[in-house]
Amino acid sequence: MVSINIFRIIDANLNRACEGIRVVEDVARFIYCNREMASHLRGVRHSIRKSTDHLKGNLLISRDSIKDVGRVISRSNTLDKKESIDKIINANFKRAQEALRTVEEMLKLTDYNLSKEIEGERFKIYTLEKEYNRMKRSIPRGLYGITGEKFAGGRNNIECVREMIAGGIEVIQYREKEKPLREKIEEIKEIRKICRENNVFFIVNDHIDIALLVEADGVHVGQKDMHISDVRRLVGEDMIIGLSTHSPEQAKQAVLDGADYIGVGPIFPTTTKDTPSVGLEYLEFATKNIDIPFVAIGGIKLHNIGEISVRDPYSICLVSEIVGAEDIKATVERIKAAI
Ligand SMILES: Cc1ncc(COP(=O)(O)OP(=O)(O)O)c(N)n1
Ligand SMILES: Cc1ncsc1CCOP(=O)(O)O
Ligand SMILES: [Mg+2]
Repeated sequence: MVSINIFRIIDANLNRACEGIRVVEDVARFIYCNREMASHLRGVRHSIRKSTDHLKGNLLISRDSIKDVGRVISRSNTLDKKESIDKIINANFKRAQEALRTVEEMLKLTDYNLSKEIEGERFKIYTLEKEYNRMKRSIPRGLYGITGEKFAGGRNNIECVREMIAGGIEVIQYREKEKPLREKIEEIKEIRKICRENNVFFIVNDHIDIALLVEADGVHVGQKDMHISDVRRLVGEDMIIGLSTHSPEQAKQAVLDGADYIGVGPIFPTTTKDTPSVGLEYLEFATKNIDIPFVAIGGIKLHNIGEISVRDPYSICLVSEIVGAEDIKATVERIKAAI
């Protein structure tokens, strides 16, 4: 009786684990279109089934789902209602991990080596969960705009953002060095709202606290700002962290430190920021060697954007060329057509 019930527990939890993995696998495949992640998850699912295949007979004999008291409990409560795809992913990773832990414990009574194998699969799921979070945290490709009121010919940041969005920009970063903090916060709140309404990705430069306050999609920091690992501790697992880099060494370090994307530049000389330009070689390095999204930035104009886009960066950022344009919307449209 006891041993049959042990197999019943193992059977239910193997199914639970594989179902949980299947859910995240399908989201990786059909929503994030990430074939690699889907295939790793599938690999773990198959390896669990394969290593427990010889138990099939015992598992089937023990199965008795009609008598399972859990079915009634599950049908009659709404605890598993979910509001977002992220919550579904999170719950299904946990479900798979907990189920494998139960299988592992039960197998300690009957097959210690197999229990250790299942433990290995559980650890793989923990690693994949971390990678999954990283995969989710990626900025949209395309044109990345940054505010810059001093170039905007009397227009304020909010007007500029509205125009950039009308032109079809994919990402907006709020960067403002000169205003009092209180004024910046009001502006950021408004821009956050506009970006959300228009489904445009929103990043706050420098201010981790304000990024958290307005629930921005991301925060951007520089080489001399707070270290990425500390920023991550503050912002949690969902917010994107971008880091400026100016050399291959900084780019490689940024990846190791867990940046979600990097700024690569200034490629050409610029008066918007007081940093020496690094040239196109660094952009070429990034294209060939950097696996996380990266944004080419610095001195990019309509007349030289071809030199950038042929090197195939993930995204391109122009500041003064966009906010300084007489017609911001039309300029964004022309840049998008050019890239
Ligand atoms: C996309 C992007 N890349 C680089 C920067 C520059 O950031 P940082 O080095 O922190 O300098 P400031 O912008 O704060 O002057 C950026 N903001 N965005
Ligand atoms: C913020 C920043 N970081 C590197 S270059 C730069 C400014 C780029 O501005 P512009 O597009 O006007 O040269
Ligand atoms: Mg900064």
